[in-house]
Amino acid sequence: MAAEILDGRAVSAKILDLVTKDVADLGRKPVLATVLVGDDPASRTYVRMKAGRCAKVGMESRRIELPGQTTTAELVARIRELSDDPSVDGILLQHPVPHQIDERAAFEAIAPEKDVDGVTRTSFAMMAFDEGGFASATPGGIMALLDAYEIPLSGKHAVVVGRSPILGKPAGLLLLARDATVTYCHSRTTDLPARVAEADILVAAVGRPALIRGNWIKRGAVVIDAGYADNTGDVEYEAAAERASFITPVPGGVGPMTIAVLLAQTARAARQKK
Ligand SMILES: Nc1nc2c(c(=O)[nH]1)N[C@@H](CN(C=O)c1ccc(C(=O)N[C@@H](CCC(=O)O)C(=O)O)cc1)CN2
Repeated sequence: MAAEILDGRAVSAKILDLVTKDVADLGRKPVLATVLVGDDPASRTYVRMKAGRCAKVGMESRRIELPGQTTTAELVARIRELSDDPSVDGILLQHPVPHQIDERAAFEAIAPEKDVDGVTRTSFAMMAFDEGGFASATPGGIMALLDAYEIPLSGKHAVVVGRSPILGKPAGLLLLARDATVTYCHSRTTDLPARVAEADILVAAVGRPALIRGNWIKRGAVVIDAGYADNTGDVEYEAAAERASFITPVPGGVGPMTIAVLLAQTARAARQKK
């Protein structure tokens, strides 16, 4: 039997409807500052998509574009200005930044109360201790999608492939907080097919198109594909859909949820400021 599709477009549209109402109730336009360094075409597209969604829900997006040669010190200084600017509610630094920049230092220049993308150490620690900080946007979107389809997590074996600080690592911690048993896989994992085959819930978050073969998937597993490189997932979709019970498509799965969570958290930051 073919898997049921976890429809990120439909679920994100519902979230964005709620955000629109939240913004209307607030009585002013929340401001999301987006910072893009360099001219990576995919990053430019994502920032444009975020700005477009901001406009739809009644938010203002302030787009800061910096040249590809920007130094860490220059970027940190610009982000600190935004952190200190009372007219800005949320700050997003588009990942990845050019190689000469210390991305962690740049993320840490975001004031925690404006970290609507959930990338700072403070947000990570609050998430890890279940203290209600801002979730990293993609992992937050994954959890919202699982919840929208009422997929049980407690006691399930979740296998997360990937351990990046804004995707795989927080995704595993959010699943752990919901009582899943979590295994992380990464570039040094031996026998990846065997680990994937153990997953009741598989989160693929490596950015390597079709790395995970459909025939590795356990029958009835829930497959969450957070890959977005070249608009292609990390999982071999057709073959995986033959075995999974639920699966996210790429596009139309995790991607739209990422933006919905970013905007929902921007609305929350604005409310908290009020
Ligand atoms: N600071 C951040 N940088 C990056 C993040 C992030 O969460 N925070 N995630 C990714 C890219 N990303 C958001 O920035 C992102 C990727 C894909 C999508 C998306 O909706 N894709 C669509 C298809 C795209 C299209 O229609 O052209 C889909 O999946 O349906 C949204 C956000 C890396 N950087």
